[in-house]
Amino acid sequence: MTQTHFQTLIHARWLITIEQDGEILHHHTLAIENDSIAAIAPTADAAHWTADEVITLDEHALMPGFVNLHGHSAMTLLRGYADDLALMDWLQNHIWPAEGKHVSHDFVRDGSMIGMAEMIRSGTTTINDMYFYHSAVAEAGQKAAMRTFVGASILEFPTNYAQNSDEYIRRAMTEREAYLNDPLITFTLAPHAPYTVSDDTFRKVIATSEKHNMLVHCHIHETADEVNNSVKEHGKRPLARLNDLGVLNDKLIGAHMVHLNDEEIVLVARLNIAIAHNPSSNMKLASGIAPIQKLLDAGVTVGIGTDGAASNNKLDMFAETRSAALLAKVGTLNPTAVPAATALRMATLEGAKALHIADKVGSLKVGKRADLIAIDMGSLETAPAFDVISHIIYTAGREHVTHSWINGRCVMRARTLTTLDESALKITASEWRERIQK
Ligand SMILES: CSC[C@H]1O[C@@H](n2cnc3c(O)ncnc32)[C@H](O)[C@@H]1O
Ligand SMILES: [Zn+2]
Repeated sequence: MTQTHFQTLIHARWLITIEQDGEILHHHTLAIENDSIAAIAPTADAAHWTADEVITLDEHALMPGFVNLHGHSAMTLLRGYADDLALMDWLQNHIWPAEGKHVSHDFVRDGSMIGMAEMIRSGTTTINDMYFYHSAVAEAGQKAAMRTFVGASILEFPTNYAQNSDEYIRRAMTEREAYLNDPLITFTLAPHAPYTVSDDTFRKVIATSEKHNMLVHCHIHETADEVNNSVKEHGKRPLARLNDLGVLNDKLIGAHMVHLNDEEIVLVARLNIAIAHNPSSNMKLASGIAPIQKLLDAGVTVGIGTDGAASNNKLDMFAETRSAALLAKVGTLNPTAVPAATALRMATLEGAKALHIADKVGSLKVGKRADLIAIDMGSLETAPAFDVISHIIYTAGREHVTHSWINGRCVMRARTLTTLDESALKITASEWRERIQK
C-alpha cells in the first residue's frame, strides 16, 4: 500500500529541485520520513496525506540546503582579527601567530559551533571543513546535527595540534575511528597547501587516501606568488608538482584554484579534480579572479565555499553565490557568465558531487536525504517574485531563510535553532574575544 502518513509534510509555494537546471515546481508538497525525502507531489494531489507535523509555507521557496565546499568553521573566533592584507602577510604575521597562542580543543569546538550556528542560519546544511583538533570539529558537527566533512589538516611545521606531518596524519586516522559509523561526520585528509607540505608527505597522504577511500582537500594555486615561488623552488608550478606526485585525481578538492592557465584547465577537467570557489576570500585577500566560466565550459565540477570567517568575514552562502555570479561577469566582461541557475547548482548539487554525496544530497528528489531549507519570498525586498531562482541569487539574503532540515531533522524552525543555543554561543564568542584581546 502507498504510504500516506509521514513524519513531516511541507506545503510550499515553490520547490526548486536542482534536478534539472531552472526547474521550479509550483504549489508542491514534500514529505519527510526518518532521514529522507519520502514523497513529492502537487499539493492538490497530496490533500489526503497526513503527518505528525505539517508546515505550510505559502510564500516560501523550498530548496536543497547549501553545500559550503570550503571553510574553517572555528575561525569565527578570529573574525575581523586581521583585515585588508595579502594572503601570506595575513597568514604569517597575523593568523598563524594568533592560532599559535589560542588554538586548542576548546577553541575549535566553540568556534566551530559558532560557525555552524551561523551557517545553519544562512541556509547551509553541509560544511566541508579543514582545521586542527578534528574531534572538536566532529563534536561540534554532532551537536549542531550538521553534515560535516572534517578536514584533518596536515602541515610540515609544528602547531599546538601536532609536531610534524606524521603526527598530523596519525592523529587524523586515530580520531576518525570514533566517527566511522556516524551518518553526518566524514573525515577527509587536508594537506594545507603545496607550500606547506613536502613531496614525501603528499605521497603519504595519497597512500592513506587510497587505502581508506578518503577525499583530499587542499588549498591550491590560491595566489600568483604561490605559483611563482613554486617555479623558483621546485622548477614547476604547484599543479605540475602535484601531478608528478600522483595527487591529482577525482578524490581531490582544490580550494581556490585562482591562477590556472588553459592547459591546467584541461588537466583539471581530464583528471576530474573538483574545485571549491571562494569568491569573497579571493577578493578580500586580493588573490585574483578564478576562471570559473572556462572551468565550467571544460566540464569541471565547481562548488562554492566561504573560506573562514577571518578572510571573508561571513559564512554566508547567499553572499558567496551572488559574488560567484557577479565576479564571473566582471572577470570576463560577459553578463551571461555564470547565470543564476548555474550559480545555484554550483552551491548545491555541484558541491555534493565534489564530496561524492550527490546520490544523497544536493537536490530535492525522492529517496535522497532530507537536507533542505525554506526561504521566505513574502517580504518587501523580494517583491514582486517573477523568478525565484533569480531572487535567491541576486535579491534574497540569509535573513530570509526560515527553516532548515538536515538528514530529516529540523535544525531551524521559524529562525530559531533547535540543536544549538544561540544566546549561549554569543556569550562564548565574547569570552573568547576577551581572552584573545588580552
Ligand atoms: C590546515 S587547515 C587550516 C589552516 O589554514 C589556514 N587558512 C585559512 N584560510 C586560508 C587560506 O585562504 N589560504 C591558506 N591558508 C588558510 C588557517 O589559518 C589554518 O592555519
Ligand atoms: Zn581556506
